[in-house]
Amino acid sequence: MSTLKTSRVVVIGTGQVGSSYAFSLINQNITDEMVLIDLNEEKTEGDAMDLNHGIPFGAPTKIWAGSYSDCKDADIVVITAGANQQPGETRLDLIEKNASIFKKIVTSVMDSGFDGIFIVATNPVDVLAYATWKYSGLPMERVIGSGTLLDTARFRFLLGQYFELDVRNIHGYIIGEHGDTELPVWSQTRIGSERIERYMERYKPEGTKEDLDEIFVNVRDAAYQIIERKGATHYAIAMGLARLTKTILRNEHSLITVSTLLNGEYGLNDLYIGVPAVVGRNGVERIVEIDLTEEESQKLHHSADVLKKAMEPLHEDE
Ligand SMILES: NC(=O)C1=CN([C@@H]2O[C@H](COP(=O)(O)OP(=O)(O)OC[C@H]3O[C@@H](n4cnc5c(N)ncnc54)[C@H](O)[C@@H]3O)[C@@H](O)[C@H]2O)C=CC1
Ligand SMILES: CC(=O)C(=O)O
Repeated sequence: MSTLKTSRVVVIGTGQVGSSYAFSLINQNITDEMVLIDLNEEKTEGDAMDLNHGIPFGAPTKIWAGSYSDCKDADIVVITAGANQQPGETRLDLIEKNASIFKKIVTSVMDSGFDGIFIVATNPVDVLAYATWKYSGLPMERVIGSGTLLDTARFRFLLGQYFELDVRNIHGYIIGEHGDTELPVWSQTRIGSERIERYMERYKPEGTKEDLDEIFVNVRDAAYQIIERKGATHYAIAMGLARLTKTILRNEHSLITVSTLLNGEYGLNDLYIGVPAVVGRNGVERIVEIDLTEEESQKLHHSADVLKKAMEPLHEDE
């Protein structure tokens, strides 16, 4: 008789993002086991109790407040620990605070004998995904940053509203830094199978380029707008992380804009940055190089330059 392997996800940092992610996982029945780790052990115990009490309304999931030794048998460790932006702060402003805690966290995970896949969501996510890859010594395929998956979701949602269309019919990507220098790939954005300009000409002739530019500004600045109103963003990223977890555990080979290590793709090297990639059971299976216009390519390179500068303190540490 064959026995199915039990899947285990460890969440490190059960603040607003981590606990919303944990809630998404149990609601979508994505993993058999879920371990919660946080500096604040009492809160983690409370979260485990609270989530466990929801199990009778959902699917059987074993949940507990654990420790780093539980990472040994984990398929995925998701890091959502660390400071979040305060109003007016950029993601890159968090680098000093969060890079210092990452070395400790990643080392503790690896000391357990962990041999799975890291997902990193803490900001600045591209820089910290790179740090996790360096500190862990794991192959790049198995260290994935959430990248621009959230920005791409925001882009598709706002375009869906603008065109009064089901968001599932909107296809387009935000790439680059998960932050102020990200960019939309308008040249490859499609509504159904139509290029966006053509669709607009036919079905929204009153629409303008300025409308589209405004949509992108609202995507890029969404975190600032939400943080100003409620102090943090956590539901949408939690659902995006759940989506990423699902494509890994179920080997769905989904194309998602994650932060991954580039080795010559898009003419860039030795940095983590958001680009479309196929993700499955072994992590990043393929980086997809979409055709960019000259202007889009320049903007991506500018974004990469900003990230490389932000990463300099990590190299001093080597
Ligand atoms: N990648 C993305 O698209 C997004 C990323 N974020 C980022 O996620 C991170 C977390 O945000 P929130 O959950 O709102 O913050 P939060 O302050 O609610 O939670 C952070 C948690 O990390 C814990 N923590 C701190 N140091 C730790 C350590 N060394 N070990 C274990 N736990 C530790 C804290 O005790 C706290 O519970 C931030 O960096 C934020 O900017 C937030 C939204 C979207
Ligand atoms: C906080 C953050 O990174 C976001 O909501 O995009």
